[in-house]
Amino acid sequence: MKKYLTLENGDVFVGEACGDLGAEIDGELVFTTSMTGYQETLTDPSYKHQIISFTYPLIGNYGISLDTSQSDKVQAAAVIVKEMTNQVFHYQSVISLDAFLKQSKTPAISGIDTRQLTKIIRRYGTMKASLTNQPIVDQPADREAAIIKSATLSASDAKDVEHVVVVDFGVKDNIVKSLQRPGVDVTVVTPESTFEDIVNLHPTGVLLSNGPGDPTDYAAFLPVIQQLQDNFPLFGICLGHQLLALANGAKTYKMTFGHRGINHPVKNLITGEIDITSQNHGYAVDVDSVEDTPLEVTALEVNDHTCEGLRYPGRPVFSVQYHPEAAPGSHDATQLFDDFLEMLHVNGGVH
Ligand SMILES: NC(=O)CC[C@H](N)C(=O)O
Repeated sequence: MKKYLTLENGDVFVGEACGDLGAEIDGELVFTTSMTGYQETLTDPSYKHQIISFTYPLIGNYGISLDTSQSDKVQAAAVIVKEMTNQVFHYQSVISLDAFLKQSKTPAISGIDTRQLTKIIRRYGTMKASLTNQPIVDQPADREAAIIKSATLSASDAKDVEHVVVVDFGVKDNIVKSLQRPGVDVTVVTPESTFEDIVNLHPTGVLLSNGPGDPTDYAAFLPVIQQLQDNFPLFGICLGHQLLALANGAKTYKMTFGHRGINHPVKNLITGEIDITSQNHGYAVDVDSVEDTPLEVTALEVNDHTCEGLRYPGRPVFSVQYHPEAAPGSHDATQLFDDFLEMLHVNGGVH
């Protein structure tokens, strides 16, 4: 069965339908250069409403396993691949990628020259696209990305000591898992929480999670961040990093085609070291705008010099644009979770 991918700029690609054969969808077309980790990528809530094109030419060869998903379902709107294989070789695989997509009613298209598609996105920038069963001539309808409002509450079996409250803008499971260890409780709250709601949970530190969409859509939460940074150790990841910047008066902008992949080099300006990092973002913090804020830029992407890290000098407050929890990707930066927990140990009594 044929499937049609129509881009906002008018380009049309024809391929074979896979995943949910009947489903039609529109969304923001993005590409990821990750060679592995398709299960984590597809279930990452940051990809909500996005159609993900994989530049790696063969996807699905190690199937889908338990305990690898980053949330309870496929979050991406649709999937584009060169080749999706049903020949699965992995001892932990329980289901094929195609069956996983069918279960979650996610449409996909194969047989697409995803490297050519990537060149188009790099030239024109991230754009809207539609996946349909018949050719269309009209432009895909505009669609506003919805802000996740879901909430979960979880706690480890640990006996108090440290208590991290995670503000869930669309948190990946591995961020919560990366915090959980003996002596650390984790509570996940919605972005509708007030400063008082969070104080009432008696945190020793707060983490601002990753999440979908434009960071400027989350303006209502910025005053809460301003209060949080005055009172608690604070760690922002990806969207959380962008929100920390906005809360302190810096600016964000939409990048031409973003960073999505598992091998983005980031230079730490404090240590001079370079980490290979996992990334997934379409917006970035304007480096120049940080100058007029109390924040300091601590890291830059090596290829395009975009802002990758911030800190509030003199306070236990910092953030990174990349994903130290990996899943998928490099583990170079997992130390940041230890650094954050160490700050709680030292500063947890501040409030
Ligand atoms: N992974 C994320 O948190 C992404 C942040 C934001 N939605 C962006 O695209 O820039």
